[in-house]
This record gives sequence, structure tokens and C-alpha cells, in this order.
Amino acid sequence: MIRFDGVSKAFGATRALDGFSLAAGRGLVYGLIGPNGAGKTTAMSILATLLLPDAGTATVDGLNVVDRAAEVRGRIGYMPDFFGVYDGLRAGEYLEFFAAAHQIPVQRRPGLVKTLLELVNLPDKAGVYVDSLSRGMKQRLALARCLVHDPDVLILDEPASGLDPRARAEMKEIIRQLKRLDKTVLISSHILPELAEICDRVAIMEAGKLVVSGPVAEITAVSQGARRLCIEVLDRATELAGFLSTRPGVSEAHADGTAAGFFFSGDRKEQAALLQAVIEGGWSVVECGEVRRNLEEVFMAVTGEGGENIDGN
Ligand SMILES: Nc1ncnc2c1ncn2[C@@H]1O[C@H](COP(=O)(O)OP(=O)(O)OP(=O)(O)O)[C@@H](O)[C@H]1O
Repeated sequence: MIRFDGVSKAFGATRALDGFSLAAGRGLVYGLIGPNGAGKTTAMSILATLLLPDAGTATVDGLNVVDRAAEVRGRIGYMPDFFGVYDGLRAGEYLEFFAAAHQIPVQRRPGLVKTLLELVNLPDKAGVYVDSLSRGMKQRLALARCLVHDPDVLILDEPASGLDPRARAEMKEIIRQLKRLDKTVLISSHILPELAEICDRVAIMEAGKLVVSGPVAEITAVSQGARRLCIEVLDRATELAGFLSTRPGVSEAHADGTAAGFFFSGDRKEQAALLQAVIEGGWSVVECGEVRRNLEEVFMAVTGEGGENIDGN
């Protein structure tokens, strides 16, 4: 539904996007993560037909965003990271204005405005002046505005920025609702645990390039080519860490309370053999498991200096 193929964009000497590629399927919520200046907003602006790429192609539902920009605009709803809401307009009038801009027939507009205000959890705010709404309410109203023409694709640049935890939770619930409506959502955010919760897949980008992408569970399982394991024992954890350090495929073994943590590069058969050796060594094993990194740890590991080199897919 969304596709970037080798997209590059420079602003003077700054390469905002440098051969960026990404594909997102229909009905998926796709998270775009990257440090400040990674190129997220540039990528989203190109997809939203607001910026022209220097090279490469971007498409929405197979339509090239440059050649078929007008058709693309009919299929996308774009919520920029900074947006204005007009003073002196009430929430209902604000949505009616955008409905008119999208040439929604006059008789359909009141019903549409009501449905959208309900969807974004502002059912009783139609008559309230936009500038008197809280920041969270304004963000939700801006999201409703993106939905006026019932687009298939939503491009949301930091929709939860500056919101308090309750307002963020409400925004999250609305995004889940959009997924239920079969929308394809591309969303950027710096709040990684939240993205992990609502996204089907995430893409981490840095310096205008894709670093890694895939389902959250898959990405958090990838770690330096080795998995992080932990064996909990009844006693002698320090001795166990020493024993593990001598075994093939084990690195960075250390004791942590009643457990030994380490990286293991072997496969499942080799892991079973390792566990067998530990038991034969006389340790009373309580538990053995894989420690998955959270999205924040992966983000820190794959971006910035000394980042891991993980191939994107
Ligand atoms: N209109 C512009 N003129 C000049 N440089 C720009 C322009 N837009 C973006 N850039 C530069 O391109 C790079 C990528 O910017 P972009 O806003 O796409 O990053 P981002 O990942 O969205 O960052 P943030 O998380 O801070 O919003 C940055 O170095 C930025 O300074």
C-alpha cells in the first residue's frame, strides 16, 4: 500500500534521505523510528506529495506520488508534526470546512462531522471553539480532519507529541480503531514502547537510510547475531557464569543475583546441549529463557555511533 524505492532527497549539502526503501502492506500499522534528523518527516512529506524526491520512487496503492499526485491526495490523510487549527472556528465548522474542501456533498456533511467527532472521542465538542480545546483534543481534531475523505492510508507524523499519558492513551486507542477500519497507517514517534504496542511492524531509520525493519517481535529478537539467555539456578550463580564462559558460542557471561546471563550464538540443539551440560555440572536449574530486548534498546543499539549492523528486510 505504501512503498519507497531508493528514495533520496537533499537540502543543499544535507542528505535528508539517501536511498530510502520501505514497503508497508494494506491494513497494517507501520511505525517509523529514527533519531532527530534521520529523515522521517522528509519521507512522510514525500509520501504526502508535499516534497519532490530527487531520485527513486514512492507510491501509494501503486500510484506514483509525483506523476499521480492528485489521485494520491485522495487516498491519503496526512497529519504533520506541526499544524495550525484556525482561530474563530468551532470544531464542527472546522471539519465542515475540510469536508467542503474535499467536495463532500453538503447534505452529507453534518452526519460525517458527527461520526468523525465520535470516532476521535470528541462527541460533545462540535460547538466549542477550536482554540479553546486542550492540546490532546486539538491533536484528535486534526486526526479527524485527515479522515474527512475516508482515505485508505494515514500518514501521522508524531501524533502523540506533547501529550500527557491519558491523551496519549486516547490517541493510541484511536489508532487501533483505524486499524480495525482497515486503514494503512504510517506513524512516526519517539515514544518507542507505545509504538511497539500499536504497530504491526516498525522501521528504524538513520541518516536517511533504512537500518532495520520487520515485526516488533522479530526486531527485538535480533541482537548482535546472538541471543541473550539467562539461566536461573538455586545457588552457585557466579560459578555458573565462569563455567558458561568456557563453553563454545557463549560470550559476556556474568552472574546477576541467582542467575547467569550471557549471549549465545548457537542454535536450539546447541542450546539444549549447553543446558544439559549445566545440569550435569550439578547446578539446580530453576529456569532458562531468552531475554528479549525492548524496542528502545534495539533503537539505541542500531543507531548512533558504534551501531550494530543489522540488514533491513
Ligand atoms: N526544508 C529543509 N531545508 C533544509 N534542511 C532540511 C529541510 N527539511 C529537513 N532538512 C534537514 O534534513 C534532515 C532530515 O530532517 P527530517 O525533518 O526529515 O528528520 P526527522 O527524522 O523528521 O527529525 P525529527 O525527529 O527531529 O523530526 C535534517 O538534517 C534536517 O535539518
